[in-house]
Amino acid sequence: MLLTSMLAEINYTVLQGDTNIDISSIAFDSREVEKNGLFVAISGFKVDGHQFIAKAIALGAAAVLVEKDVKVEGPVTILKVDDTREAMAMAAASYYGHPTNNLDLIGITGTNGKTSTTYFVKSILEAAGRRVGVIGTIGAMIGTQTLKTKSTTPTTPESLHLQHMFADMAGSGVDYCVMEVSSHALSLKRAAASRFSAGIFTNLTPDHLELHRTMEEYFEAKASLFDLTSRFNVVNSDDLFGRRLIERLRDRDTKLVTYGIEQKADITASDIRYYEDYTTYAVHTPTGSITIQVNLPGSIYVYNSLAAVAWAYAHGIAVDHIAAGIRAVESIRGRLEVVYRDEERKIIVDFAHTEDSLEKALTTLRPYTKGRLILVFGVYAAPGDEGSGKRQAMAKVAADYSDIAVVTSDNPKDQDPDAIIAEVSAAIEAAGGTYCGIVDRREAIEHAIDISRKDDVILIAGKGHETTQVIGKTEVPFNEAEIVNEIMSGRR
Ligand SMILES: CC(=O)N[C@H]1[C@@H](OP(=O)(O)OP(=O)(O)OC[C@H]2O[C@@H](n3ccc(=O)[nH]c3=O)[C@H](O)[C@@H]2O)O[C@H](CO)[C@@H](O)[C@@H]1O[C@H](C)C(=O)N[C@@H](C)C(=O)N[C@H](CCC(=O)O)C(=O)O
Ligand SMILES: Nc1ncnc2c1ncn2[C@@H]1O[C@H](COP(=O)(O)OP(=O)(O)OP(=O)(O)O)[C@@H](O)[C@H]1O
Repeated sequence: MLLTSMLAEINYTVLQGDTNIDISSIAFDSREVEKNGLFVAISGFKVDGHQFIAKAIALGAAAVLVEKDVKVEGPVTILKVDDTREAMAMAAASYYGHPTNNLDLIGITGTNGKTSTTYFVKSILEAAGRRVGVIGTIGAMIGTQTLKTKSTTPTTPESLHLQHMFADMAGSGVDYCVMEVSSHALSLKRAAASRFSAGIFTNLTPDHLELHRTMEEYFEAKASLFDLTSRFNVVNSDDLFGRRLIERLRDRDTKLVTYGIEQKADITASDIRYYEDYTTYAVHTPTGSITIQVNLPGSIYVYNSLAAVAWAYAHGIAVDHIAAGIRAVESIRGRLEVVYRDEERKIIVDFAHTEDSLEKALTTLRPYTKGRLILVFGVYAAPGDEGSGKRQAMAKVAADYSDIAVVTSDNPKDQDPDAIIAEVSAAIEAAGGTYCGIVDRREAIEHAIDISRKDDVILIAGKGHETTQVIGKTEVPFNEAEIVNEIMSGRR
């Protein structure tokens, strides 16, 4: 593709070279540059991509996009932009032919609930006979086919990969793409050149403060998704930050649809009946009511399914398809997933890794736990004050809502797992809870099973669908569902 066409929508300054050249591909990692490719230099958190320009040229880069003044020898084109991440998103969208012009793209953001809301929207669309793509924490899919991605691929992939996925989806006849949009992605402009028809906001509670520093910054990052939407904005009116967003979006051209259980909203739920493995409720829309059965337990799945219902209602999907779509979601990997059950005990794996989600997971299970609620959890390694604040807050939840907490490792990375466990344990003790600390996560799970008695429920929280644990710089295989079943089959 001609470099000038690729950069048609970008303001740039030519630092050197010819812009009338053909470009074969784009890369933001010098190690992946191809002959006649465009290398995008990103000033990273750990290293500065501008350091690798010479390496990129050695591998054949014909042009380089920079955000700093640089000078290199040889016939290489160097173009300077204000923000290389944003420029890369725009160049990638051009390179792949602006694929989001041919897709109905729905973006879902919020601290918790993105993954299940994505699956509910997908299922409703499939009940209505549409072909759907999904991009999110559990991976990317076109219909039932899972796309191959690296294990390190973020929830919302880098713009270059994202545009490639959109192009594959549009090329294989997908009508809709339902996508989780993380706050990292919004801050780092991964979704910058994507055209969203709709945005859904689930909730905002403390998380990722290592990147955003304050809740205000975190909120602004999430809110920026709604600058990219053209048809509907769907917002949870029971959430404090949701209400702030509603005020902000009220006068926009994009239609606003609110949902909630407690506060006034366009789409509301009543007659909520909770059962051990599912919930039923009535949804009220301005044009009538629908009865919904959601086959995941607890209020969080009422909220997440209600978000999907609100979007589907705004989109004009028939009520039968809405109800059938929600009901068809039987379980979601690592979301209150019962990985083992016998007449003695039940063992559940959940992705709860924030204070709010851990509390919600424990309070959902409590009414159906005849014996004790045993929690196995760790607090993943976040640096500095955010790490410490998170350890204290999650320890308090463990003390308040579980009967026994087995404190263990959760991706300790470069931090000392003993020190994390000691801080969490001390905070549980201070809050009057019962606990023990076991560094090895498999041993911690075995211990929870050893101490369990008839009618106890064991919740293993934090890793959910993940299949690895990061210790130091090494990613070791760690599939909790498999581990539990191995332990239990060894005992039978
Ligand atoms: C914190 C964060 O988001 N980091 C992103 C950031 O990494 P970074 O700034 O540390 O990169 P770096 O290592 O300093 O490198 C800078 C640049 O030099 C390049 N480089 C590096 C080495 C080399 O030899 N040659 C070279 O060209 C790198 O490719 C990069 O472009 O820029 C990289 C390139 O764009 C991203 O891949 C990386 O996301 C990594 C994969 C990541 O794990 N991000 C997580 C934290 C994330 O995005 N999480 C969200 C949150 C999910 C949720 O809701 O919970 C997500 O969407 O998953
Ligand atoms: N609406 C909700 N409110 C609070 N907690 C929730 C809600 N929905 C899900 N959770 C909890 O948060 C965990 C993560 O849920 P989910 O994967 O849907 O969120 P997410 O937004 O995709 O998170 P992440 O971005 O970290 O992948 C679940 O395992 C559950 O414990």
